[in-house]
Amino acid sequence: MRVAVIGASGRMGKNLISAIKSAEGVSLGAAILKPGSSLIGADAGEIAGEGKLNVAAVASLQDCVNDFDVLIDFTTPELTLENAAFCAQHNKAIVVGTTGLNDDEKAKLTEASSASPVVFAPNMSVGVNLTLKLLATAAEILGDDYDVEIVEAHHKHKVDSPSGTALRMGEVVADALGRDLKECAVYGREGQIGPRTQKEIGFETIRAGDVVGEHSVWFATEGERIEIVHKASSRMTFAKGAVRAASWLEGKAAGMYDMQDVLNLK
Ligand SMILES: NC(=O)C1=CN([C@@H]2O[C@H](COP(=O)(O)OP(=O)(O)OC[C@H]3O[C@@H](n4cnc5c(N)ncnc54)[C@H](OP(=O)(O)O)[C@@H]3O)[C@@H](O)[C@H]2O)C=CC1
Ligand SMILES: O=C(O)C1=N[C@H](C(=O)O)C[C@H](O)C1
Repeated sequence: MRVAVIGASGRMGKNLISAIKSAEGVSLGAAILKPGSSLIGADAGEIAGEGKLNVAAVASLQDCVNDFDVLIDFTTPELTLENAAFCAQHNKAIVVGTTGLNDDEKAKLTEASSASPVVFAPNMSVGVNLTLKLLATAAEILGDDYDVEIVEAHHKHKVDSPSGTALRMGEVVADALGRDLKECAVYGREGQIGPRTQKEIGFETIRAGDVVGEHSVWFATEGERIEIVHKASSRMTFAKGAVRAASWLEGKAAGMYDMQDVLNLK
């Protein structure tokens, strides 16, 4: 599998190049940077601190259209949609890790997946995807008597809130409790808010320093509290998951998949 990475000099882009270098059965086919970047033409391996990989970074997907089979995209919602449309048009698979897409943008991504396969997941780590299963089980067993609160912490550069992972955790818990997250979610309380309603699911966001990504889901009732916690300490955990998804896509039919499909957790 020849894999292309767009946003190759970003926090995830560099980790993705490292993960591709150390994975079996995949190779780096192309690395794409923002047009105008001073790194265009530089060796992608050197951009990632991995030494030469003999792949020169380019400024657009069109410039490397014959050099890859699957694109890995951890960028911005707007760019991801452009990239997904390009992949659909050119029969390329795509792995999307970008978060912060609104409902309309998610619908457009689903539209692109009717032409070629897409893996789209807000968190590519094995640990978070297992945690989603644990959350569903906990919510089913604990039911409506336990208040659910989701706390997430990330580095100060992160631009979307709550994190995509926190929102997915909320969806999983809401589904297991027969609720609609759109109706029961409460974000960042402030002021004279009154007592908590029984069925709300609260989200709290911390942005500070270099935190890679931490999620904690509380189930609290009179007399006890359970916390299910995941802490990422390296972006390589997301990058390895994305590369695993890219390999998994080989030979897959067009359609929308997620990491639960890739990891066989459904
Ligand atoms: N699903 C998962 O497991 C994970 C998801 N994420 C998500 O991934 C996304 C990216 O995160 P992160 O790597 O931290 O962010 P960065 O800002 O570090 O990386 C984004 C990259 O995209 C590049 N970019 C922007 N516009 C273009 C363009 N037109 N062409 C090519 N490249 C472009 C940026 O370039 P420049 O710097 O020059 O602007 C930057 O290098 C976020 O949505 C984040 O939430 C993050 C970690 C894990
Ligand atoms: O922006 C990040 O860094 C991360 N974003 C993802 C999210 O929004 O859930 C996943 C991970 O926690 C890191």
